[in-house]
Amino acid sequence: MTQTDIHEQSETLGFQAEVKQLLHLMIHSLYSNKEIFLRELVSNASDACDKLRFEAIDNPDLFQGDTDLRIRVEYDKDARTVTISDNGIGMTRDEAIANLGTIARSGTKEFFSQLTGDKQKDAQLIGQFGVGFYSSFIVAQKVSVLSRRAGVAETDAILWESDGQGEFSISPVEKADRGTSVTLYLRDGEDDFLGGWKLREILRRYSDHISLPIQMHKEEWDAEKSEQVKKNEWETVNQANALWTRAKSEVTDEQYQEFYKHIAHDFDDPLAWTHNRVEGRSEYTQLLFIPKRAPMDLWDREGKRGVKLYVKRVFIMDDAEQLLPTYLRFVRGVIDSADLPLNVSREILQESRDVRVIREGSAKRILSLLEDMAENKPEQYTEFWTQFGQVLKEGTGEDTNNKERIAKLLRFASTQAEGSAQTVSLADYVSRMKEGQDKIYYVSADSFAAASNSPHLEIFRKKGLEVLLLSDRVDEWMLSYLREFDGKPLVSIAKGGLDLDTLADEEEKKHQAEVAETFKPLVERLQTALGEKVKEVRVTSRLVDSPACVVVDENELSPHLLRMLQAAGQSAPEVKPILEINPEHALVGRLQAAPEEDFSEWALLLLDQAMLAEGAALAEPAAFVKRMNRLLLNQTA
Ligand SMILES: Nc1ncnc2c1ncn2[C@@H]1O[C@H](COP(=O)(O)OP(=O)(O)OP(=O)(O)O)[C@@H](O)[C@H]1O
Repeated sequence: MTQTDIHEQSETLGFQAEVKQLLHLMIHSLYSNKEIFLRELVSNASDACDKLRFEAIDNPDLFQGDTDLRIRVEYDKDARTVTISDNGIGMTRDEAIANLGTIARSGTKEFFSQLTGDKQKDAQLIGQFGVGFYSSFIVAQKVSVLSRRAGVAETDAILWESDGQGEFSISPVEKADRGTSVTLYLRDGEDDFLGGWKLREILRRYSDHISLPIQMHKEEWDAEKSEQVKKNEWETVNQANALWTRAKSEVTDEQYQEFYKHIAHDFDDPLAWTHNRVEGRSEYTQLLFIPKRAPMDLWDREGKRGVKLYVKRVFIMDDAEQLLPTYLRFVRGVIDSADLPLNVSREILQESRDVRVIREGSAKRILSLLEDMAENKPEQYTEFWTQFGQVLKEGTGEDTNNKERIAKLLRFASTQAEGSAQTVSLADYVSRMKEGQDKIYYVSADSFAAASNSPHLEIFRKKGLEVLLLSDRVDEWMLSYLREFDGKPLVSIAKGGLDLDTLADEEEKKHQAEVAETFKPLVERLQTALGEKVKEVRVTSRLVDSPACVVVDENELSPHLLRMLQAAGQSAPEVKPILEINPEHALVGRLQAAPEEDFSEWALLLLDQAMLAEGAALAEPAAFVKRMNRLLLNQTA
């Protein structure tokens, strides 16, 4: 058998296991939304035309004389089919096998692991993941795709066919013109889609924003036959101009929403959007959206970014990451520049001054949108914060020019708010500061529970001072950039000597000095007993209910950050804790009274306890348990 013979054979191949699962789910979960198949297929056709237009910038021969890109939708009542065709880029055999037989997308694993079996929840998830081509099988019992890649011979076209059950066939065929035709053989009961009126209505609803003409056969009423009759003439059924080039007043909310779904491959409406034409030194249009829900790969800083770049309405590239700072990677949308060259590459983008101007301008627009939302639609802002707050925090380090604006947008959990919800802004905090308070206090820990139960909080609770409770992974990193707000330093309550002096009255100060003096001998004994294990032992006034706690010096890394560094396999400097004891606590009294032979045991127990409360893992947990049991037995004996 020669090479050509092999190539010319029809072949049957199995879908990737994930595709089978997705198809099954889609048919069952999205049935109530079945007409979206048309939006998805038109969206793919439009993308295919964009790709051709882009490739043709370098290789105009690809057009082969046919530069009028368009999408056509036809139906055939007798054959019970609906066909969506485009004269875009088309697919080779290998491309069809890869694109229509597998799912190769970031977030696939997360998607499958999150499925629950609950129809409604899964439908949401599928929508978020992207339904695409496979949605055809919601209404079709068989789908055939006839495609010829731009630039290849008529005889090198392919026919892909499947009933969506697990396999597809692919055969070599001839096709006179370039592009792709997708034909849906409708399932029984789906005859609704076999009408010009119905299809036009769906196209206008979902696909009006598509910038290419979507054409259908003209139809006229035939009184004799008493039905609509198709004419041999095409007419355009959408507005067919790029939505972002229209004036804001001419675009309805629904149109913005459908446009968003098309470019973001999202199922849900966006949370908010901003649409502007910028003129002056740089000329560009931006239409940027904030999604409702975080995509599956939000945490992948290298993952896809959502902004599409156009130059004078010609599609240039997806995920143009230079157009937005990384901390705004959740934003989706379109930027259309009037200044960049059509043959712009990713490398050029990196150095272009125009791109820098666009990036700065876009970041400012998004921040304004968020500021407006925070001020006027607090509930919507909470929704935003829950999904994307952690990413926005990265901006404090990444975008120094806008650091203050970002700081105002931050929200935290706090001792003065309910539960773990992050609702308190730094401005709220400052407005509630006590007289004489000149710092913003926070505690950071591995989890909200650890932060809110930190022994360091005791004196703050007693004095009614608010403390922000930080437990997101990004917080420590953020804090290394965000050192103050509104002229007030952000101070960890677990670091350094507690300087609540400005808030203590004379009486309290005097009392503290006396206590320190009284406990000096005990402190010295403890220091000797603990030796190298601690940097220092001292008496504190920060504790109310706990006998002891550990702190680190002002300029040292916090224990929480150290643990994160160690977990990430990074070398971290050794930081010895400072043990602080609560002179008022009964256990400290017990310590003082302990027989000499037990003293160092008590001292170690106190230190280990304080480490545990702080969230640390003990170096010798078994020794701790043994020690505690022995002392407990001594007490009860
Ligand atoms: N009309 C078409 N012309 C050329 N290629 C197409 C066409 N339709 C689909 N494809 C190819 O098949 C791929 C898969 O399409 P599919 O709709 O499943 O996913 P998608 O468009 O990439 O993303 P989503 O699922 O979010 O819509 C596309 O990325 C594209 O490469």
